[in-house]
Amino acid sequence: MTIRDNDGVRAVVWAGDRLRLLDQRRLPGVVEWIEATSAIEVADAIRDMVVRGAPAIGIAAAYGAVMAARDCGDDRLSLLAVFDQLVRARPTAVNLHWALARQRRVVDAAPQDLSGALLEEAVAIHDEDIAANRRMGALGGALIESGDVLTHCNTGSLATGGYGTALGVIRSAYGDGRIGRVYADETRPWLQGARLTAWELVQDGIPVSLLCEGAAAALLARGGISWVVVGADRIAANGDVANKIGTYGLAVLARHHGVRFMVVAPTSTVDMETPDGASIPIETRPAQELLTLAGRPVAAAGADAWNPVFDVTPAGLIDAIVTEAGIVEQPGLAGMHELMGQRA
Ligand SMILES: CSC[C@H]1O[C@H](OP(=O)(O)O)[C@H](O)[C@@H]1O
Repeated sequence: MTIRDNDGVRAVVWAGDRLRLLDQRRLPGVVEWIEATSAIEVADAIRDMVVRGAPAIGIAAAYGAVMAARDCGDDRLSLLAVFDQLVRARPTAVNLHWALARQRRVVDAAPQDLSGALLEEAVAIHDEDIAANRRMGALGGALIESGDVLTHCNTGSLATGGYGTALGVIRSAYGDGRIGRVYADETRPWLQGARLTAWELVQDGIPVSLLCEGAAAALLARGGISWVVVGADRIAANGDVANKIGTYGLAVLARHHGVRFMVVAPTSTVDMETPDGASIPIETRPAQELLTLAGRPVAAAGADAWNPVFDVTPAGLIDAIVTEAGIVEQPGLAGMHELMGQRA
């Protein structure tokens, strides 16, 4: 049973004393919820990609902090150690750091009811994310005049608090009649595009065609794609963007074929402390995730794998970064500082 509302299928639901997580490893064939009853279980769920997507894992960690406070009581050292385990669950998405920094400020304020104050902050983080996605949908959707679009990985309600980032722009533009069809990269090895994005778009009644990443060049060469629209896991101060592996190649192809390239991410994904893309930690996941498909080997026994799950797209290949605070065209150092300064 899925839980859906106007913002799409919910991936993260607070249930009073535990966090219910839609197990995204099982979608689309099996709809199954995991109940995380402690912060460590939330950290495990993030690391094991039960829940994934930069904003969604930040939101899950924010709720995990609530359970950490409940379980650690007055032991502040233990509490902060658990916070650190949540932050370290996955290295690339800055949203984990951002969400736990907000919860740390709540702890430092030493409220009478710490768990209650942390829950209030977690709910605020969740609600703000949905509002940001709706705002980005409107801002980014207006950039798309017509045609079809290509997207990568999953950036929908499953990757966020609801509605989605790049998929939120696509939802808004489609609703305004600006998009005919969405082309979705299957996004090996975890298949977020095939298993999650196609599932979300089919449920919304938005025409979607799946493609293997290797077909993206031919698709862009064929014509008809007006924008490549993707999400982000961390945007550095100079506008370089870390996103799902394969994004950088799409940006090179888009520039070669004169197709515009849009990155959509809330300001919670912008990290002004990281100067450039070379400074962003890139997560490498177990070789088995690449050597198997649905649990079955796809490579000869004995073969190893190189499995970085993110790459960095230089700001110079990006035509627009869309955030809830505004759009940075041809993003560069000045643009990002101006944008974030606006937000402060
Ligand atoms: C809306 S952020 C989604 C972002 O997260 C994905 O990575 P993962 O599925 O490994 O968490 C991918 O980079 C998406 O663009």
